[in-house]
Amino acid sequence: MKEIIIATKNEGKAKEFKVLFERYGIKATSLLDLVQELPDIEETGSTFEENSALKSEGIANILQIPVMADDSGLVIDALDGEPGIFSARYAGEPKDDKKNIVKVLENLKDVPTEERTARFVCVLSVSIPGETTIFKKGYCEGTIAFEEKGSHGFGYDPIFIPDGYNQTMAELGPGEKNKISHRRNAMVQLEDWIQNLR
Ligand SMILES: O=c1[nH]c(=O)c2ncn([C@@H]3O[C@H](COP(=O)(O)OP(=O)(O)OP(=O)(O)O)[C@@H](O)[C@H]3O)c2[nH]1
Ligand SMILES: [Mg+2]
Repeated sequence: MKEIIIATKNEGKAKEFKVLFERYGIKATSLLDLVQELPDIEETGSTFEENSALKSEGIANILQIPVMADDSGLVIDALDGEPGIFSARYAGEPKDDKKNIVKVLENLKDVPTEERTARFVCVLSVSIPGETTIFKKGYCEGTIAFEEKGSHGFGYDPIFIPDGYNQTMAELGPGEKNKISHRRNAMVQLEDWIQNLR
């Protein structure tokens, strides 16, 4: 079975990539699966693209094989795009999904439903040693709920209601999420590249 390395240490993302790549008959291996201890890449960029490239190029340079990275986050209109590229650590270090959700709900407590629009953004980058990094961007539009609901997924899934649904992403579960997510919408744009990998 063909294999792709995903430069992530996020368990939730790693799980989703395993399922998304299985459809193409490819095994997605994350940094959590490798016995080799790889350094934490500092995400010092000011865009999703810059941070994704830091991760895929950094790990591809070390391993000298093709590597994909995902830099993603939640962009909330009423908060001028926050938490954005700072989504993982919105409530500070160490990263804590629960605290991040509490901070978002607190910041939006006086904001009415129609102004709670938001989107998940995912930038995938693929770095092959000696080649120019390629980028694909996917979105998932929705609104922010008033309270958390559901137990699937990770991050902000318990407070994100995708457009066209009346349940949170965490209530919908992985089957539905993998049909509509920002990650999946970025992945489908890489289909040609994925076929060649086979
Ligand atoms: O509810 C969510 N459902 C998602 O599908 C999703 N995708 C991203 N996010 C949020 O955005 C951060 C990414 O930050 P990020 O790209 O730097 O990743 P990370 O630091 O968690 O891991 P790594 O891949 O860098 O190792 C994550 O931690 C989450 O808070 C999501 N939240
Ligand atoms: Mg990160």
